[in-house]
Amino acid sequence: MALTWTHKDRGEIRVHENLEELSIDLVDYIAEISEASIKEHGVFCIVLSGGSLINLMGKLVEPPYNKIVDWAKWYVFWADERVVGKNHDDSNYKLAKDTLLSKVNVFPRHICSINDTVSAEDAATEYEFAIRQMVKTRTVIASENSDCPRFDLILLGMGSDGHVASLFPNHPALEVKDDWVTFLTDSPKPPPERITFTLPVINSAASVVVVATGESKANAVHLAIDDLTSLETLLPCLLGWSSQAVGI
Ligand SMILES: O=C1O[C@H](COP(=O)(O)O)[C@@H](O)[C@H](O)[C@H]1O
Repeated sequence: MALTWTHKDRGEIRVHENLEELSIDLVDYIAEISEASIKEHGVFCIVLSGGSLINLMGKLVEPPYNKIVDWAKWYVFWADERVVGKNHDDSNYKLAKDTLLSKVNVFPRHICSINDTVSAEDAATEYEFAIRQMVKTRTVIASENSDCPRFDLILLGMGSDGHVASLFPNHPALEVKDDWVTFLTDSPKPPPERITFTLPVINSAASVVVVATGESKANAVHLAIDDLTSLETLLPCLLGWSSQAVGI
């Protein structure tokens, strides 16, 4: 049974006994938001990350979820991507494809991944352009509160340094406010070249879930929950969030 409470700044916090329980809660939550979004506006725009998060979503491709989720209405995006070939083991796209997307009926044309044949800068520009087109055609809803898309659900992992997407502590990418997608060529965690959603985009989503597991992340989680003031400017996982759900 998860320990659940509402934090005054961070939204809902859920602490689970073990990975199995977390994983069931996570996929239940995804299935619930998927159904609600499709009811509300016909599609479900979900944003994935890479890393350990994807394996925790594995139950989605098993019964009952694989049968009850309306995969044809899913549009899939990434909060960040490593600028490597789509067949490279470091690719967040490959991880999601191998673990999830190749096992369910999401239309390939509904999968919005980066161009892996260009520079990080061009990949960021092209990815943002593609999303802007989808906002124009209203596949992705525009936020009413910012000049950003309002994704139905953004799923974020968190590194032990507190990074989310490819927004790392003290990195200039954290300051980018006018672009939806930015790029890095000096990521502190390899590989160095990446693209990432900026904070305004993450903060404009209808729901954001941060999933953190394992001892190496305990300190960053503790700081995120208990020590808001001293590290507010340092930990990307703290920045700007107000009303979204945070699942840990
Ligand atoms: O490099 C990345 O790391 C984070 C965290 O990964 P994890 O394996 O420690 O869970 C991930 O969320 C991000 O998408 C990825 O590019």
